[in-house]
Order: sequence, then C-alpha cells, then structure tokens
Amino acid sequence: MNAAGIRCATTDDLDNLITSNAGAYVTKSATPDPRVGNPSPRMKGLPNGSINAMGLPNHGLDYYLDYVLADQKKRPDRMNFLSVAGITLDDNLQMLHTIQDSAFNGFTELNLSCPNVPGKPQVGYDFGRVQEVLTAVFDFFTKPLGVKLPPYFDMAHFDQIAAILNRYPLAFVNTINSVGNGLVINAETETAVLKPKGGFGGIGGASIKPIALANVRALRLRLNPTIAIIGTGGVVNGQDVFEHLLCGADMVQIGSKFGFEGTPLFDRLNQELSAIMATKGYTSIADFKGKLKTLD
Ligand SMILES: O=C1NC(=O)NC(C(=O)O)N1
Repeated sequence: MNAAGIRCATTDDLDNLITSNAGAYVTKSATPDPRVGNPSPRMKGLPNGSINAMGLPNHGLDYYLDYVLADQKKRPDRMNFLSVAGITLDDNLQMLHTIQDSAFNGFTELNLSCPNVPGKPQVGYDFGRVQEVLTAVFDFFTKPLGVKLPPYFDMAHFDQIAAILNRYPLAFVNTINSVGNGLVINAETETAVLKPKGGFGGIGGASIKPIALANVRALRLRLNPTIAIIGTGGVVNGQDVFEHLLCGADMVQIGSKFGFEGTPLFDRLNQELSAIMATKGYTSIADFKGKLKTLD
C-alpha cells in the first residue's frame, strides 16, 4: 500500500489508489482543520529517494473521514486506513473522538512521527509523551488503531518503546516514518534545496532501507504477536518487499518510490515478489514471514 502523505491528499489521489492493485491505502495525515503546510519548495526527489518538509498540508479530518466512509459503503470488504497527526494532544483526542463516534470501521493510523512542524518535537522521540498519548487514547478509543513511529537508532530505545507499546491494545505499529531532519544541498548554488526549516527535512527512499529493516526486525522481536507490523521505508522493488516481510512485517507501505512511479508500482512489486517466492519455492508469505536467520 502507499505510505501516508504520498499521492493520498485529494479524493482524486485516493480514487487512483482504490482503482489500483494496491492491497489497501492510507490517507494523508489529517489535522482537525485544513492546513496549508510549509512554504515551497518543500519536497525534492533525489537520485535514491526524497527529502520533504511538507508540514502536514491536508484538507482536514472531515474530508478524509467522508472519503473512507463512502468507500467502506461501496467496498465493505476492502481495508482502508485513516491517518491523523494532531499538532497537540487535544487535537489528536478530538479527532479520535470524532472517528470513534463515526461509522468508520477501518484502521486508524496515529502519526507520532511527523518531523516537519516547526517548533513541535516528534512525539515518538519522547517516551513519556507516547505513554501519555496512548493512555488518553485507549481511555475511550475501541476501534482498530496503530501508531506511525520514527526510526530509532539505539538498542535501548527499541527496548523502551516496545515495552511502552506492549501495554496497549494496538492493532499495528507502522515503522518507519522518514528519517527526520536530513539536509540536502546544491553545491553549485551553495544552497539548501528545501525552503522550510533551513532546508532540513525527512529523508525517504532506498538509502533508508537498512534503518527501516532494523526497526521492523527490532520491533517484531519485541512486540506482542497480537500487534501487527507495517514495514515502511526504502522499498523500490520486490526484493525490498521480501526483505521487509522476512524481518517480520505483515504489510508493506511504499512512499518515495510510489511518489515517482505511481500506481503501476503495485503491479510491478507484486510480480517481482511473486517471482522471488517462486524461485525460492514459497507458496505463501507465511512460509518466510519473520524468519530472518542470524549467523549465531
Ligand atoms: O509524518 C510525516 N512525515 C514526513 O516525512 N512528512 C510529512 C509532512 O511533513 O507532512 N509528515
């Protein structure tokens, strides 16, 4: 499926996704009200990925909630994900109450990892805040909900975030969001390529795959088996999908590459993954999911 933020901000984008061979879709992370986001240029394609400092531009929760409600009426058998990214805890709770009180029966993805709202730290890097948010959310929210996490880079942090997440009835954890606050420069003009935040932005694409796979594997080894894992980050071909699944992902999202290639990507990845499975004699993802071997 797509990753939140990529070709999923408008009803046209979402129509393209539901008529594609993607297994599911997720909507652009919503704030309670429409949001313009950061000034452009705020996203740049790179030779092996992308950098972005979008700043959560979106049409507001009602726009996306209306869309998924209409979709679930038309296609009750299909999975859909509604992403929310409140700037404050109150915004998140307000949006989740709206979703809880609505007829929506799909998955909610609570984005705790947007790196691009100036002055707002990523909740995912403040473990106390993560606990505060999830305690408040699960005080009332009973529908399937998962969290979108930033990448972690320290074994103790994998231990700490997993210990927190295991205390809540999460349907899934989506790991990772972009690698926050990288910097891409144009050496010829001696200028940062993005306008917002002095050019700092989230990095996506092939270069972040080792970080994404590590986070998928570390969390799969630590989270309760009742918590599914969506693997996101660095997927450009069927082998990358295979590697995410091997690390323990139950589903895979594609961001940067989907941004460049569009919906034909899903057909290509499905074909490439099927070819790899056939070569290896696997007839089902269950044959190899989570079965990464180590050298010890
Ligand atoms: O969670 C997010 N991750 C990103 O890389 N960018 C967007 C954004 O800036 O809106 N949000």
